Amino acid sequence: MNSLYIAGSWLAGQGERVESLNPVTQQVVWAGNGATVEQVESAVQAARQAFSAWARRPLEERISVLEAFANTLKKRADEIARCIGEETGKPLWESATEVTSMANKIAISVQSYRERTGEKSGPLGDASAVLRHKPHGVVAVFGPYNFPGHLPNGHIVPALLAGNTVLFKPSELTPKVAELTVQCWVEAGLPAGVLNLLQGARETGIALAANPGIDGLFFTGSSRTGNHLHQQFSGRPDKILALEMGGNNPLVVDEVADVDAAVYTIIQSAFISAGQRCTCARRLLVPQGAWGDALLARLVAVSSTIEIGAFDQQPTPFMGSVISLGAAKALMDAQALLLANGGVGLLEMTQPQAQAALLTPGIIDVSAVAERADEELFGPLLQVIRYTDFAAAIAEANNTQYGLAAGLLSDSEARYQQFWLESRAGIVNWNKQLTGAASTAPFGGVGASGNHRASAYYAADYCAYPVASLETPSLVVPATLTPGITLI
Ligand SMILES: NC(=O)C1=CN([C@@H]2O[C@H](COP(=O)(O)OP(=O)(O)OC[C@H]3O[C@@H](n4cnc5c(N)ncnc54)[C@H](O)[C@@H]3O)[C@@H](O)[C@H]2O)C=CC1
Ligand SMILES: O=C(O)CCC(=O)N[C@@H](CCC(=O)O)C(=O)O
Repeated sequence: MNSLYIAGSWLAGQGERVESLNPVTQQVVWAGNGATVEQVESAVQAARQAFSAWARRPLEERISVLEAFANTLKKRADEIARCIGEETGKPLWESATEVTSMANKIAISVQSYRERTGEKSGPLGDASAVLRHKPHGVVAVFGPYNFPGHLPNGHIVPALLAGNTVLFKPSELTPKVAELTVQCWVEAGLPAGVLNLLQGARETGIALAANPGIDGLFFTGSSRTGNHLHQQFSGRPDKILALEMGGNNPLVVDEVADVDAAVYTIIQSAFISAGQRCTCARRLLVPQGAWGDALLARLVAVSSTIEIGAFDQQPTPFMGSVISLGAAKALMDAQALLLANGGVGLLEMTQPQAQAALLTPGIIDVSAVAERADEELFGPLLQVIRYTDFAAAIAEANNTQYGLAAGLLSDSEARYQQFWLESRAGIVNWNKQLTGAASTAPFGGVGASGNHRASAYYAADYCAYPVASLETPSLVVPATLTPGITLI
């Protein structure tokens, strides 16, 4: 099985075995071998060799290749959506939206490149002051499993557009989506060496991150891995590191008039993608008292009717599975721990079939849990915390090391203004779900959620560095000389 794409050729990996499984049926979707340290090195060399020609290509030519890629994605959209569903368990309606986001990324990235990293010039004395941008060189892109197409694509597209060459290390849980994506780039006519695919698990990632030949690393994944990479890159200011990591996102509910609208928005925030979005609401902050009790009763009633099923089930379910049986077990264990520590199960998450990674939505009131762990539980498990007043709600919302997304459901604009000012997160929403961020906006968090290198619309910023030039076509002696210099 030729699992790697290096220097324009598909070749067999010589590293450890990688298999992806359909999380519901446990059937093997993809099998192959990962890249060894030597294969990583040969890919880095291929990317280095391809860099100069790719960076020197006129921008419009690079854009043409990107547009051809978007067309290929559109042509193969059903096949790719099906593959995303098979590998991640995401229902087809949702995988189709992921492919659409991938294709839409091209035009958005071109606009962002021109706006944020384009060229500017103006007169300065007898010269021109010119601002241009240059690509960093050879960059590594690490992807997570939850959006195996869209999120690596959000680094790869702007990186290539800026003139970098890329080493793509996808999640070992979703190798087939990565393979199809690279096939689309090949079909689009991307020159050899410009994009290289390095399948493999942690060991391949470690080898790539440690390779001295890379000029930068763009990462989307867990805070644990991101932190590790941050430490690894300490003392290396010459390398650009962009980290998009997880969150422990709060959604504060005020006493709103439309309870059903609140319930719908909470469900879209907590349970879409089976809770496997970095932007998902993890903590729901609800006022104490009768109104809050009624909201929770309605939330539990509606959540218990959510349709769950295999990615291709018809009629289509709202929620698919989590990524693996291992992830399902870890989530069930996390729920058991919350319950053992004083959590109250308002709607206990269940795993209806032992051999399928399908979980039903869980809602646990953790208000009485003495020491709540500040961790991201990446699945359909929502923790409820009851609050006394609005100030206490904001304090609790900020009671996290993370800072990706925070939201307020409230009929009061004044309360939103206060929430916006006092909450600490890269995404702050009012009466809208926390998930489904726009690619036309910057996307990134503060605290343990990122390192101030926002992605999506701002990805252009970390894909190129600014070069400021003072320029004039001929060298002349100025009319007035600086005191103390005489040209005799
Ligand atoms: N802020 C954001 O934009 C987003 C963040 N995420 C976060 O991603 C996580 C889920 O994705 P996962 O695939 O589980 O993340 P992960 O951190 O386990 O893996 C991400 C990538 O890093 C590689 N990797 C793992 N350990 C490594 C090491 N020591 N050195 C080098 N590479 C290594 C993996 O093979 C994979 O390619 C969640 O925490 C989620 O919140 C997901 C999507 C968006
Ligand atoms: O990267 C972009 O173009 C926009 C950000 C985005 O799509 N966010 C999604 C996914 C977040 C995740 O990976 O979990 C969202 O906000 O739902």
